[in-house]
Amino acid sequence: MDDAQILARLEAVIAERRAGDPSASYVAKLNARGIGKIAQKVGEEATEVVIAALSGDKAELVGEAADLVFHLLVLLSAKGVALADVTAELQRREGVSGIAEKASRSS
Ligand SMILES: N=c1c2ncn([C@@H]3O[C@H](COP(=O)(O)OP(=O)(O)OP(=O)(O)O)[C@@H](O)[C@H]3O)c2ncn1[C@@H]1O[C@H](COP(=O)(O)O)[C@@H](O)[C@H]1O
Repeated sequence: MDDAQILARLEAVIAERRAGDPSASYVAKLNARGIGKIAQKVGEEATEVVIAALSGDKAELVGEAADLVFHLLVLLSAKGVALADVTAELQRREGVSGIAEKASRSS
């Protein structure tokens, strides 16, 4: 399974669990606590990534990055934003920076 498939599968599991039983599912528990709590978790996990990048080893950074990506997917799902919307925006920027690169090479 490649990276895109793993993220797509996680996105689907998060969507399926969102309205589930908060006592049986962490995703359902977070959603039951509301968007403020989910956003707070994303902020905390982002801070932990920064700390791991500055003072941790690679394994710590990998773990914190996984926590951040997971919580970001929970946030996007709660706001009705698909991962495909994010990758489409990244692809659009790739096109924009490709044009900028060509322009700088020809000048
Ligand atoms: N990738 C993850 C994942 N990463 C981290 N976590 C959970 O995130 C929580 C983070 O711990 P914290 O101490 O920061 O948070 P907390 O203990 O809830 O405390 P609060 O800050 O919320 O008060 C832990 O309970 C981890 O288990 C995850 N929980 C679930 N997933 C994926 O989501 C899927 C669905 O999970 P459920 O909703 O639990 O079925 C799973 O199959 C996994 O693939």
